[in-house]
Amino acid sequence: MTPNHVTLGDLGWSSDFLRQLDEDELVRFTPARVSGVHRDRVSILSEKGTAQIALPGALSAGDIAVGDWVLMDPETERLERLLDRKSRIFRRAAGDPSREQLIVANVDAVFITTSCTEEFNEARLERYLALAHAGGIPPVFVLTKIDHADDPDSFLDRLRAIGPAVPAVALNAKAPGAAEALRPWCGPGQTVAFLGMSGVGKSTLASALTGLDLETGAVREDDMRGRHTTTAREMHAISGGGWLIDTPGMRELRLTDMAEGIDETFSEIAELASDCRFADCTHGPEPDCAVQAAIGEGRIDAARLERWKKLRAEDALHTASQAELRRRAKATGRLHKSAKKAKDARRGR
Ligand SMILES: Nc1nc2c(ncn2[C@@H]2O[C@H](COP(=O)(O)OP(=O)(O)OP(=O)(O)O)[C@@H](O)[C@H]2O)c(=O)[nH]1
Ligand SMILES: [Zn+2]
Repeated sequence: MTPNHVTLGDLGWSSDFLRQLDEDELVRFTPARVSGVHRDRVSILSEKGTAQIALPGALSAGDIAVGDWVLMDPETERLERLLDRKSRIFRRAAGDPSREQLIVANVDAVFITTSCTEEFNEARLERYLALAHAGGIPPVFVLTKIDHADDPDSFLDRLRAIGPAVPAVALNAKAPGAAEALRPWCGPGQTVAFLGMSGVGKSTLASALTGLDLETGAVREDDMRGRHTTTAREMHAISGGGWLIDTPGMRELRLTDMAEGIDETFSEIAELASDCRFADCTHGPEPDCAVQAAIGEGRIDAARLERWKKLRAEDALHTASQAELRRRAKATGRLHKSAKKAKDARRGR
């Protein structure tokens, strides 16, 4: 990619988006990728470079995320339409838990990063996997600090136990060439993001991939990659092609924010469950439980079943409390209305 000419393909445009346009839109509008979201406008990247455009009245900042594709009218510079996403990372909105709060959109791979240290935690990693699966993003395990461990392979074994089909890369994030190990997921048009606890090496790897000092948040705008691409504050060009999304929302994402995607994360348990005698088997004391049988035969780890149960229970609780919150909000609304009515009546309105 030359500094002054970025193609739609470089930006991640694909048939997933193209097929959403009708003939008229194909002729009239230009696709652009959202690289920053502000209160009433968005920063965009397109074949023409970077720009800022106003959000139309029908869209609020919460409806759109870094990574989104939009159509814009090149004559009026108006944002015409938001295209459907192929993947996303979301959490439940704090004020209104019935709503999904979008964090980033259209990510092709998420690097679930953990280290060969005390920080390594199966339950947490399973939650990250569930979050990736819920948003339709293929996960990749990145195991850092192999230089800290006597036996990095034992950590890789533990990763394999929780995600046998998830690719895993082990590295020293500070070693030269660390970025090379992540290259298979990066190329032109690919968008990636990091998930992981503080201190596991996300910023170190992000800096290695982009050549930017992402640890301090400083963005050098005068380097070889050119001004056009590096001015995007939350979408960083990766050397050799691709984009890294690093938004404050990604960094603030807490583990309590996630659920769903659980069955995909624990697919071996979900699959066995269909062989249990009872459709609503809790995989506890029930007779003919296929999951307990698999534990007995050593095919499934009992601790993993316990973590699955815990996550499911939390998810159920969360869903229930959301319903309760909505019920209360409604009741409060009614209360306010009737209080206002009484007040208005007293005033003779
Ligand atoms: N020896 C060694 N040190 C590492 C490795 N990865 C990260 N570090 C160091 O660990 C510290 C934390 O790394 P960061 O890259 O800042 O971690 P982070 O995940 O971005 O943390 P937050 O910015 O808090 O989210 C830094 O001092 C890194 O130099 C590694 O693989 N080996
Ligand atoms: Zn069962």
